[in-house]
Amino acid sequence: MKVFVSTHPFSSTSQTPLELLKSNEIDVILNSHERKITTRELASDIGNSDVLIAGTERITEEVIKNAPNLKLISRVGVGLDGVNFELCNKYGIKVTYTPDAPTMAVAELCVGIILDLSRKISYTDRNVRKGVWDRYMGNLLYGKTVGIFGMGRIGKSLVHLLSSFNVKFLVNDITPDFSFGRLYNIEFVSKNDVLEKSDIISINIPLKKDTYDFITLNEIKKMRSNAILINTARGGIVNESDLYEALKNSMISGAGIDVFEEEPYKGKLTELGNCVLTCHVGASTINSRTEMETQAVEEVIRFKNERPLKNEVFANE
Ligand SMILES: NC(=O)c1ccc[n+]([C@@H]2O[C@H](COP(=O)([O-])OP(=O)(O)OC[C@H]3O[C@@H](n4cnc5c(N)ncnc54)[C@H](O)[C@@H]3O)[C@@H](O)[C@H]2O)c1
Ligand SMILES: O=C(O)[C@H](O)COP(=O)(O)O
Repeated sequence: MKVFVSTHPFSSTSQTPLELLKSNEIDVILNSHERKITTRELASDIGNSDVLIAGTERITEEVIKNAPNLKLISRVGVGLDGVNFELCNKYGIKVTYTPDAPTMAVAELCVGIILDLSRKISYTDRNVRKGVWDRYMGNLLYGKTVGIFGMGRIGKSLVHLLSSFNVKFLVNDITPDFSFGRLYNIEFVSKNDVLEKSDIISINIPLKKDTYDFITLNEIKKMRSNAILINTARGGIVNESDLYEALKNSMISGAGIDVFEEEPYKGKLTELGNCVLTCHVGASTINSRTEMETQAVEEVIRFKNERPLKNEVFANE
């Protein structure tokens, strides 16, 4: 069996995933670009591989048509927006992923960004390095209202982590988990209520056709002027040029963005002091990454041995 590993980095936190593949007599071809592969490169490199171990790169018709032997896509991670399920169904390609492995890493990054923006840690750090000693007054997180779009695995972990700050939770979810909500005194509200009544808003929904441009200037106008917006979900959910206009004109207090429509991001948000930008590192902790890669590889081995997959996805729900 031939496996193409397009996700990058791979086996950088632990050799286990690569060793597991090799010890199961699987031929491994690694992404040779030493960075996130482009869709064009993926289409030309995938060749006659039977399996693709994929990151977040878009797996388009061009890729699938160039991979006549492809039978399985094993996603290192949870987001499935890059996978064209219609084509996978058409060509009989199975899809699997590692839904639980990135959860805690992303939730912890959300907390980090919230604290950073509340106390302007990155901003102040940049000032000190420039010789500016501005003893800026930040905001307590304690007692604030936190709005969450999407209370799935990551949203719930975020609630759990933030609960010790005595915050009030407003949640908007299309499939609300009321029993979890009762445990943390969560109020389930409309999209507008989250926008209008929250001091901090975290986006933890998947990118789909109906969540593209979920937050535009229209939504930002409804937010409080002291509010901060965090997107660790996917680029495209928040309209980047609208966010730029809003931050430039201080319509909201700040934003923390880990994910961008085009990555690596080189856009105008980099010009602004009131946002914290990270380079899609939500899941990038040693433990999570090792777990994600190991689980993705274990699925490949199950597939090779004709055993049932643990996390097969049947449609982009
Ligand atoms: N930054 C990173 O590195 C990183 C890492 C992992 C995951 N992610 C992103 O985070 C997303 C969420 O991950 P998860 O494991 O929590 O997923 P999940 O499926 O467990 O939770 C998503 C939640 O969003 C809700 N939802 C879907 N559409 C909605 C809408 N239109 N309005 C309100 N709620 C909606 C769902 O009902 C669900 O409860 C992933 O899809 C992925 O794109 C990013
Ligand atoms: O969907 C995910 O799990 C994350 O966005 C991980 O992305 P990565 O595979 O590029 O680290």
